[in-house]
Amino acid sequence: MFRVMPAIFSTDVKIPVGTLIGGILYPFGVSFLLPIFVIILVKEKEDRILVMMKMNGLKSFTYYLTHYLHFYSVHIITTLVFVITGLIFKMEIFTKTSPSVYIILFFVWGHIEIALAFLFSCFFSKARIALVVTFLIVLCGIIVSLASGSLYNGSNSAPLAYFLWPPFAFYRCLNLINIASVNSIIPPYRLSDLTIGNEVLNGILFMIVEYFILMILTIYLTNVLPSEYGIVKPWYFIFTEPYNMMRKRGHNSKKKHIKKDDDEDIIELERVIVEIDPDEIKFEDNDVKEERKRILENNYDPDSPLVMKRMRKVYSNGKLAVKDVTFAVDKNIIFGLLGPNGAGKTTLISILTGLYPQTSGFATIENFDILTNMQEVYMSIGVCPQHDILWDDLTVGEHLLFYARLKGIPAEQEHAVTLQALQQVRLEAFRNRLSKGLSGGEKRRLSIAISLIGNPAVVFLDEPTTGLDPEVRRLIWNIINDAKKGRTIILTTHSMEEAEVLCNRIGIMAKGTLRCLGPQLRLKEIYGSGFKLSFSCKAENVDIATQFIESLLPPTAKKLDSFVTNVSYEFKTENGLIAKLFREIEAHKNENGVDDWGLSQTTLEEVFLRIIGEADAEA
Ligand SMILES: Nc1ncnc2c1ncn2[C@@H]1O[C@H](COP(=O)(O)OP(=O)(O)OP(=O)(O)O)[C@@H](O)[C@H]1O
Repeated sequence: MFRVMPAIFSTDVKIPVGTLIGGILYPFGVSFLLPIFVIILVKEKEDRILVMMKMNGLKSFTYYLTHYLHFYSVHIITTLVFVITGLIFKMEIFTKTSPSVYIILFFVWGHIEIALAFLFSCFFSKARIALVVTFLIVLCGIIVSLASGSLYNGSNSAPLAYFLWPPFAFYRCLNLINIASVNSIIPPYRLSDLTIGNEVLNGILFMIVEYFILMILTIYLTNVLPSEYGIVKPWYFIFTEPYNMMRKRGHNSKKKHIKKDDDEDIIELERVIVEIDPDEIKFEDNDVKEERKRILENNYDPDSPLVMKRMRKVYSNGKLAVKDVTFAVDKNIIFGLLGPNGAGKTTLISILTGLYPQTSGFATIENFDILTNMQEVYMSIGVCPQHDILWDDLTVGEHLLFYARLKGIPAEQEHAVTLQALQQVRLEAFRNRLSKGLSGGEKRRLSIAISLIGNPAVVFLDEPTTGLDPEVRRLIWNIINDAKKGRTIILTTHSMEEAEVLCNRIGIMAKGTLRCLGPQLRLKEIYGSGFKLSFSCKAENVDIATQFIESLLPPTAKKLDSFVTNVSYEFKTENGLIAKLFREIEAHKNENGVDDWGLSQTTLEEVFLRIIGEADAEA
């Protein structure tokens, strides 16, 4: 009798270790870079490094391309580590699946991850929030994909809508090739399996299409989403920009045949024309009005590095921050832009350095229009911001080299230019020191060196010595004074002493209006009360001393203070009066009981306080 050999059934319990690891660990392992990429991008926005680089000529395209290459290199390295570890530990997904399949998958995922990071970075301005939110998005994505994975197993394909979110498509593909590699029924994936209708191929194709959509969306959102700095375009710019470019091209071909003055008229006609509101400019003094007339009638030196015509800024919240400001600044000059907090100085400088667009008006730097030739403008300006924007882990020399390259300095001149900048700010000995190891004053000097690199025609220094000790301030004053040769420096400061020492010409703003403009002496002449004479005497001599001094002063002299033994007067000088005062007081002070006396001129601080006081009274 023959009997059929009984089949032997195995009773071993098979734990799908590979599937479990593949389903849970792989998505985590390949997604952790996404939050890291996002915080790198957002941190550069938050620390204003991005805006600083842009103000030094960095093009958005170059910035994003550099990050793209950087992120993709990191992705390749981590993927290699991931795959090699998988091979060492004999994980089926890597040992059984054809390498070409997971190479294609990881290749596409790297691009998707970067596109997602660029997109997410548009929505955040704080790195911490960006980290938490992106991490939560990744985590939720993995949990949802794990939960839904059990629905779509075996012969159940995921619906195509499931692939609309790129990470789902990626996790699904990863899961499918992982299941095939550990499953004895389905053969491991080969490249030839990726045919029309195959779910992994569907996932890959979806990701490729989504990649382009994400990139286009990112480009659109970086242009229209409001950020703290930078020019924001209207949501419809994709429709108007091609039209404007075509119009401009038409204009340019016409412009070749028109002389310069006509050319300027065309440029101005393209601006929003706003009637001068007499209310806005009624607090300008005569010198400012004269300057307005001079500039609007084009009676200025055509080589003036900085010209502003009717610059006006209304913020989106309706705040009128700059009112029709019009002036030009010449070469070899330090121009002090002064004013109390909220006067509109930062707004004006931010417009000139391309951070905000003006609402109306026209400005040129080195004859480049700040609205249409911003790239050339960036090459002609240097900016030292109020707070140092430096990389902790770059040395002083590396900072300067980096900005020299941004400014387009030819490679063979880079080192000479860097050395020159170091010498200008007396930082030669610190060339190889990391910026985090510098003192406050040394950091300021490095920021000033950055603003001077590439020999820009116009340098903006925003409160360069705030918070520094008197010795370092004086050193920086010398540096600034030396740096003005051959260029224009626009200095904002709250220190009247600094303005008095450094500025050849001063403009004082208050409540968005340029109230006065001119060399220091002129401002002191108009707004100063002239001279101040003080004397001190013994209490019993006050009457005789006062009588004596008053007999020498003009009748218009005003008594300011009279504290027991100290008396002071304010008066306008007349021809020969100062010499007479010195002569007479020195000759007769003893017999008239004057112990001590002094004469001083009006300070810039007094001029400033008077203008600000008037602005407050008028408000
Ligand atoms: N982004 C903004 N949105 C709305 N209003 C703004 C914005 N930035 C500034 N302002 C307002 O515009 C006015 C001018 O501000 P701005 O910062 O230009 O003054 P400032 O003279 O530079 O002052 P500070 O010396 O304090 O830097 C202020 O009333 C300010 O509140």
